[in-house]
Amino acid sequence: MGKSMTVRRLQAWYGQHQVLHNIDMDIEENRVTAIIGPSGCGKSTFIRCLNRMHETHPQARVDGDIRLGDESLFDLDPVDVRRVVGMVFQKPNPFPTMSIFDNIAIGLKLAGIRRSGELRDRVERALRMAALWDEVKDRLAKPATALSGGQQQRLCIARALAVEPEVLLMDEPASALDPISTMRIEELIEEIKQTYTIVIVTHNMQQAARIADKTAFFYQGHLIEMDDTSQMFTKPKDKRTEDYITGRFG
Ligand SMILES: Nc1ncnc2c1ncn2[C@@H]1O[C@H](COP(=O)(O)OP(=O)(O)OP(=O)(O)O)[C@@H](O)[C@H]1O
Repeated sequence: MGKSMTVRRLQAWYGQHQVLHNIDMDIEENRVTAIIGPSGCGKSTFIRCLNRMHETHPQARVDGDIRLGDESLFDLDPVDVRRVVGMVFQKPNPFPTMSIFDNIAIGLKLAGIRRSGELRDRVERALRMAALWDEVKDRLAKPATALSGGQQQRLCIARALAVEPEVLLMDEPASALDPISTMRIEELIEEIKQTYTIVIVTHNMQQAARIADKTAFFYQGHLIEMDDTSQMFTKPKDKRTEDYITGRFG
C-alpha cells in the first residue's frame, strides 16, 4: 500500500535563489496528486524534494520537514528514501547498454535479490504492472534502446515499481510521448494508484483533470491552492489559479 506524505514549511534554494517558499501540503495515500503551474514555478524542484534528490544538486539547500507516513525523510538514509519514493522523468532514461531484463533486474540485485527464479518473477511482475509484458516477453535480452519511446517510458515505470516503492513521483512522464502512448501511461497510472501514492507534474491540464484526484497549483514558488481536481477546475478560489487554468497566462 502507498503511504501518505506530509510537507511542512518546505523551502528550497539553488545557491542564493529561493525557489520554494513555505510549502505545506498533505499528499494522500493511494491517490493521484497533480502539480500544475507555469514554467519555472518550482514544480520539478518540489517533487525532487520529495525523494531528497534536490539535495544532490551542488549548492542546493532545503528547509522544513517532509514526512512519509510518520517518519521524517530527513531521519532516513537518502538512498533508502529513493527506493521507497521512486521517480520517473520526462524523458525515458533506460540504462542504454543494458537489456530490457537487466534494466529492471539491476535495481532488484542492488536490493539484495540474487536467486535467478525470484529475479525472473519480480521482473515479470513489474513488466506486467507497467502493461509492457506482452510486448517484450519474447525479447527480454534485447537492448532497452530497441524499444519505442512510449515503451521505454513504461520500462522506466516498471523499473521504478520493481523495488516496490510506496510513492511514485512522475515529472511530466508523458510530455515526450505521442497521444496513444500518453493514453497508455494515463491508463497505467489509473491502475497502479490502487497500490501506490502518485505525485505527477504535468503541463497538460486536461491530463490533470483526467487522472488526478487532487490538484495543486504553484506560482512563483508558492503553493497557491490545492483541492479536489474537479473543484480546482470548476471553482478555483484564487484569481491566479483561474487565470492559469483558463489559459490567461503560463
Ligand atoms: N539546476 C538549477 N540551478 C539553478 N537554478 C535552477 C536549477 N533548476 C531550476 N532552477 C530554477 O529554479 C526555479 C524553479 O525551477 P523548476 O525546474 O523547479 O520549475 P518548473 O515549474 O518545474 O519548470 P518547468 O515547467 O519549466 O519544468 C526556476 O527559477 C529555475 O530557473
